[in-house]
Amino acid sequence: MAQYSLVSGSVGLITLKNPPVNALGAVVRHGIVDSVEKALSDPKVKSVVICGQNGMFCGGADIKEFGTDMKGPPLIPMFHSLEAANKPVVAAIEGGAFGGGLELALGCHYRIAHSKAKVGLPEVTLGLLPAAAGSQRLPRLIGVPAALNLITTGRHITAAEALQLGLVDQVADHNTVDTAVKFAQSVVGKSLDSRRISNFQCPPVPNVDVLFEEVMQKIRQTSRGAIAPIACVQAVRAAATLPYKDGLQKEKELMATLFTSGQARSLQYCFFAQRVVSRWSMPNGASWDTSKGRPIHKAAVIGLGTMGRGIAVALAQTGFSVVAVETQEKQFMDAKKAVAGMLERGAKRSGKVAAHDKIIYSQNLQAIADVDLVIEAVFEDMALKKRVFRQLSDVCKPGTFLCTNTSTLDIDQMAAETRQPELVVGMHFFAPAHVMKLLEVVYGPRSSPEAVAVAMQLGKKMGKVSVAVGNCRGFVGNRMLKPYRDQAYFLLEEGATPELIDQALEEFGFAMGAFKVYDLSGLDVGWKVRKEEGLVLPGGGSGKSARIRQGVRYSPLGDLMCEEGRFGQKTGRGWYQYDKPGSRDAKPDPWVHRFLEDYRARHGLVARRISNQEVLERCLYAMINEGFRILEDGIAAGPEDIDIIYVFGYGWPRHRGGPMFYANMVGLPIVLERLEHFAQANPDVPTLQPCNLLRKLVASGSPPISKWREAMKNVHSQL
Ligand SMILES: CCCCCC/C=C/CC(=O)SCCNC(=O)CCNC(=O)[C@H](O)C(C)(C)COP(=O)(O)OP(=O)(O)OC[C@H]1O[C@@H](n2cnc3c(N)ncnc32)[C@H](O)[C@@H]1OP(=O)(O)O
Repeated sequence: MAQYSLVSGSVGLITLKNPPVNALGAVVRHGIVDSVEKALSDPKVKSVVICGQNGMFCGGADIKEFGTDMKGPPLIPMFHSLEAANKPVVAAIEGGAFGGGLELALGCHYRIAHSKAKVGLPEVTLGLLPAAAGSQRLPRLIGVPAALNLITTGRHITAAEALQLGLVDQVADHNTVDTAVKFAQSVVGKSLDSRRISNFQCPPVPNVDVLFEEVMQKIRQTSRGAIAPIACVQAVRAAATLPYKDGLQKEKELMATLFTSGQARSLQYCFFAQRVVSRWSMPNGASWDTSKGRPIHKAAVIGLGTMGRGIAVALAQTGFSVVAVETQEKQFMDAKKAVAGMLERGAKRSGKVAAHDKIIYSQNLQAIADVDLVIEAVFEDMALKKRVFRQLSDVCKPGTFLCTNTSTLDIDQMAAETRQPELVVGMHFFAPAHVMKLLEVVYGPRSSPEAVAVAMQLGKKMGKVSVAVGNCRGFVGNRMLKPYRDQAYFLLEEGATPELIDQALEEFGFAMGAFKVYDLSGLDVGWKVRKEEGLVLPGGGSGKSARIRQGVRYSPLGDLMCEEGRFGQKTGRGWYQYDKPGSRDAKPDPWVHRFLEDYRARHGLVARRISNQEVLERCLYAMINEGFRILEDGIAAGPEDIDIIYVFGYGWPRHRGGPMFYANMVGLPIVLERLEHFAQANPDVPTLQPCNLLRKLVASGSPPISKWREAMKNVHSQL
């Protein structure tokens, strides 16, 4: 609703009330229309202030209304009647004004923001554009380049930046509503013509065509197939080149295409999924609302390789005191230098002071005796990790949370080495750990809800999107990656090239195809793991058994590449060739093509033409099938958890919503039918056998993704 009151004898105060963010749902819109009518028709009222309750101006349109039969007054005429009012209307922005909330403020004659408030037009992140005239008013107010930046990125800006851009007229340090009321009184009688943004001409831009062409090109390169950023540019272009009324018509047309698009549905699903996963739960019934963490003041990082360095930086930048331990002399010296550089660069980017003083370096494990939490980041070797956990359990004070940054290994085996296994959890960061947003928090059968709560809270403080998952090989992300990568290798054997596969995946929207990722992360990493698992045979093995290991199909291609010393970017040669070791510019390599031809000839494989469609179906459906198994096993609490892990940690295109949402969009019967087809053709690839949960969902009429948790309840959980 919107509450109307008369304050200071002459100011009509309209307060938006729709907790938690005062979204512009139908009831609020009705309330605004009624309140404005009252204010404008009351002769005592000389000016109007609009604010939001509980320190929040407005989070925009009510996203939950999208996709429903939207009733109630539309936004555009409402904002026009505010702008046309013959009494000054002032927006008092506390907390934030986002999307429709900022568009409401742009319909007012003046905007006053609290110094801690943020504003933005984040519609693009929901697959939309600011279609309540925001795409037409903002460029008229702050100019085309600044508006293009805000509208195409959706970024939230501070009140200070908004003031600098001319988006707000004044910044208040204290009571914003009081300031706005006084301000509203002070402008009574002043001409309002110059305050009506829709009357403004866009500030002229030299070479407007060149500007838009450049921006469009950049966006086409970076948007990875997302349509909303492109529509945003087109809408701003309309503002820059057309009269307001025509620009508004263009905005409406563009929005009509976006509003019902699959991309908008996917992005809006991601918005809510991100919030769903923060309300974590464990199969034993423990959950975010019943489990309290403990405050963490001081943390330690053990092992200062690539991951440990990033974790130490992320902790220090969040404000924690960190003890960074590395026992090997050379690694210790290198790490100190590298961490200092990372902190400097971070400080330069954020404008904050580098947090050097937050980190104490030590080569001695005794230095961590008084920390509240440890994150172990030593080499991915179970024997080594077990030894470290035994030492940690001896050295640390009782009650210290012991976390491991393992990406695949069984955390229960590490917990078994400690005196308090209930305090052991996985904190699986993604490289580079101070940049990547995802954190998998892994609980084992003995992890206490308190330990999970601590890791989840720590992740949140560090600005990570944290997802609680169960303990199994590879957890969620890496477990699902395996069948996807297996399929990519099998496709090479059948006739594809790395370029063909990567192109199909990149056109789908992945940041990088499977083989470019291999080259980036190093082919030797997986080779070492496979050797430990007893999967690698010298020369790839021979005869029929060369392509079978432990009873299932195996491709030795990755092993053979490693035998040739082709580890990827770091050696300048991998699935692609690079100008020099460490270079990132991947070029197709004729050597790889010959290598594949020789391999096929050796194994009697006849290359066939492989379509992009087949690449996507084989790689993605195998991955999705594993996702269903993960749900079936109770490793992830719901499809949202899997999707958020893939969107934030594995380069899955957000506008496709994550693998499970994608399956829901494609249609579960289609996914099932294709998996059945591939499984029949490849009986020695068990990951292509459709799993029970998928069959069950299809048999029960393929309910929408929001109902999958219901269906999962009756399926066996391993935990
Ligand atoms: C042709 C048809 C024309 C239609 C025209 C429609 C025009 C649309 C323009 C728009 O306005 S689209 C919406 C633009 N707004 C946003 O994108 C803002 C989204 N919200 C946020 O970014 C954040 O929530 C926040 C406002 C910055 C607050 O962050 P905070 O961390 O404090 O809280 P959250 O946990 O994120 O949110 C709390 C709670 O509120 C729900 N929520 C937030 N925003 C909205 C919203 N706009 N609509 C509905 N619900 C919203 C959020 O889901 C949380 O709910 P939960 O149940 O507690 O999880």
